[in-house]
Order: sequence, then structure tokens, then C-alpha cells
Amino acid sequence: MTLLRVVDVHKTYPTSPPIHALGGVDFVAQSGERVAVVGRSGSGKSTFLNIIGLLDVPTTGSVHLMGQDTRELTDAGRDRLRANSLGFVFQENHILGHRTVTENLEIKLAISALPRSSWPDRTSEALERVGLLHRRRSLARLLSGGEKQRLAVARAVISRPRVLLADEPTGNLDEDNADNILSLFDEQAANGVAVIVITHDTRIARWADRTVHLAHGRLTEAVRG
Ligand SMILES: Nc1ncnc2c1ncn2[C@@H]1O[C@H](COP(=O)(O)OP(=O)(O)OP(=O)(O)O)[C@@H](O)[C@H]1O
Repeated sequence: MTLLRVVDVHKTYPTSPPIHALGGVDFVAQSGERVAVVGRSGSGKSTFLNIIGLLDVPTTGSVHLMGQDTRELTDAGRDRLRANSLGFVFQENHILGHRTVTENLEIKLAISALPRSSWPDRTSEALERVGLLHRRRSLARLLSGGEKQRLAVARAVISRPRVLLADEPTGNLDEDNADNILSLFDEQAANGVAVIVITHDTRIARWADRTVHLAHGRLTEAVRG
């Protein structure tokens, strides 16, 4: 099942002179697929992620998420679709250190407008999945780097997104902790989530089912040798 479809997306930043960050990108992600997006600095990876994450809009072209042409949505509709269908994991995990582990998850549940009655089960389930249930009352700043990133994964998946977007999710982690994160992504893919990871890490590129390359704003599919 196709979850995400990008059709001939161009993105031009109106600087002087204008910067053509994306120049006609086509991309499809299916349910259960693990995709790595690689490319040099400045090739347009963040621009691509922002557009498929509904954080920015293309100059021309279209993004379809779960069959919905996102051009037809109001800002509020786009926010709702983002909150309910997408999960994000960043290299800088944006965990709120002065809040507890549980509170970090509840903030996401509130944004996703999930009923409060569902919060205890959702948080327990998500923390169990990432091995942090025993730390649920800890202040998040007391977690190790690997634990914080696992909490970031729990926060990304707690609303049960259909597409998980990650930007260098293992960039700050040692190999064992990186493997933990990839295993959590595997579980998501096995449950039908499309997992899209932007990375410089060749290990992630090997882990993925397929790798796409961004160069000069164009996307090409890598052929496996
Ligand atoms: N908001 C913006 N305004 C103007 N130019 C921008 C903006 N964001 C990105 N760019 C430019 O668009 C091009 C693509 O940038 P982008 O950040 O998408 O690349 P990237 O592949 O993510 O790079 P990196 O790996 O270094 O993060 C670059 O030339 C960049 O300078």
C-alpha cells in the first residue's frame, strides 16, 4: 500500500539569487518499507524531509499522504494530518530535560488530540516497547544519550503514525545504541509503518530495504550490487 507519494516536487528558496534546492523529485514509500535517503551536504535532504514531513510546502508539485493530496488541506488540516500520520526522530532529540519521561510523551499525545483516558495505556505501551518503563518517573535529563533517543522514538510512535521520518537518528550514538534504534525501526516497519531515514551512516544505508540518493536537488534510486 502506498503511504507517501511525491510528484515532481520543486523547491526554490526566494533568496537573491534564488536557490533551487529541489528540482523535480518523485518518490514513493510503501507500507512496511525502510528507505535510506543519502546525499552530500547541501544536496537538499533537509528540504526534502521538511516537505514530506508537511513542515514546508513545495514551490510546485505535490505530496500525497495516505491518499490525501496535501495541497487541498488548510493549515489546520495539514497540522492534524502531520500529528496523526507522521512521527519524527531527529539527531538532536528535542527531549525536554526538565520534564519527566512520561510528560515528554504526554505532550505529544496532547498535540495529537488523543483522549486523556487513553494516555496511561499509550505511554506504558510505548515505554515498554523501548525498554524505558522503569524510568517513567525520571526527569528526562537524567537519561543517557541512548535512552534519550529511545524516548524520542517512543514519542514519535506513540500516536501510531503510518510514516516515520528520521534525520540522522543514530548520529550521536555508539554502535550498540544505534542498533537498538534500528531494531525499534524494524518493529515499526514490521507493523506496516514506512520508515524513511536521512543519513550519512553507511550502516543505515545497508540496513534499509532501499537507498535513494539526492544530488543537486534530484533523487535517484541506488542499484544494489
Ligand atoms: N530556508 C532557506 N532559505 C534559503 N536557502 C535555503 C534554506 N534552506 C536550505 N537552503 C539551501 O538549499 C540547499 C539545500 O539545503 P538542505 O538544507 O536541504 O541540504 P542538506 O542536504 O540537508 O544539507 P546538510 O546535509 O548540510 O544538512 C542549500 O543550498 C541550502 O543553503
